[in-house]
Amino acid sequence: MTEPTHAAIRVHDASLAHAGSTALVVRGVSFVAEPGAPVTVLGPTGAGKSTLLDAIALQTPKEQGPELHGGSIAVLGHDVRGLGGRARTRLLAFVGHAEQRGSERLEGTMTVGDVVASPIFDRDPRFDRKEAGVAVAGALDAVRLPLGMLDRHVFELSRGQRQRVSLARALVLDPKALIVDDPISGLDPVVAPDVLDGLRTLAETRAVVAAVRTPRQARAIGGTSVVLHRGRVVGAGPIDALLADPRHPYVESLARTERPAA
Ligand SMILES: Nc1ncnc2c1ncn2[C@@H]1O[C@H](COP(=O)(O)OP(=O)(O)OP(=O)(O)O)[C@@H](O)[C@H]1O
Repeated sequence: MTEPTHAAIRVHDASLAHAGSTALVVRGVSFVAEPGAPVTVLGPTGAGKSTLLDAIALQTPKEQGPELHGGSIAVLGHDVRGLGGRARTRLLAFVGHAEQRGSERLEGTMTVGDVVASPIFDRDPRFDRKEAGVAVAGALDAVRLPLGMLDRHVFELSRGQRQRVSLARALVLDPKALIVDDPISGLDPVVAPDVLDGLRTLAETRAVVAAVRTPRQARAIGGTSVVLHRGRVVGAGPIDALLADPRHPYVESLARTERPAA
């Protein structure tokens, strides 16, 4: 596979279940994310946000990822159903995935520089160190982490810093598709807007799908929102249009959280 020619993530009527289960946790979800048009996914806990994002990020049932039971998901022009092992590995080089709680799985004794560079050297152990350093610096900058952190060990970092290291690692290969699950969980409220703003900038040049917690976070990233409730879409469109005309009690509850108290 050469460079992907399609820039978009296309989800069409997708239904998903977890490995070893036939119970659908995502049903009939459709949207398109492309450069300049990110998609944020909102929904209460257990709504299916991570399940959906894991499927888009090419996780397979073998790795405890979800299974597509209906519809289709195409990432950068490749249908994920029936994607062979080698084609999947090649496509993964163009897909950045910052998993929910990915920061908790970082190796504590590694340095920030080594963690962020790891996708580069996993692909090519002989990759030029200087060039890798430039990519790592760019990724740290995108998540607003200072270069002075490069030699710090993961165990020395706060939860919010680890979260940003995890996001930087997902960015280091300059992915054409970026899947980000709960990007500011655990972040200091002073830093969070900066990270969301960084995502908005990244979304100008790549397809971004981000699961977020609040309408405010969705607004900060921009694009359109898909609201999930029990695995089904209960609202889709620009977040402010959804909140202005809620068609489901959950969307109404989101709108209420934003109204100033009387
Ligand atoms: N590995 C798994 N095996 C079976 N069921 C799972 C698995 N992971 C999640 N689920 C179930 O799938 C449903 C959707 O979970 P998911 O994690 O996608 O929701 P979410 O919207 O991301 O929630 P949260 O906001 O809490 O992260 C839930 O009912 C959850 O219990």
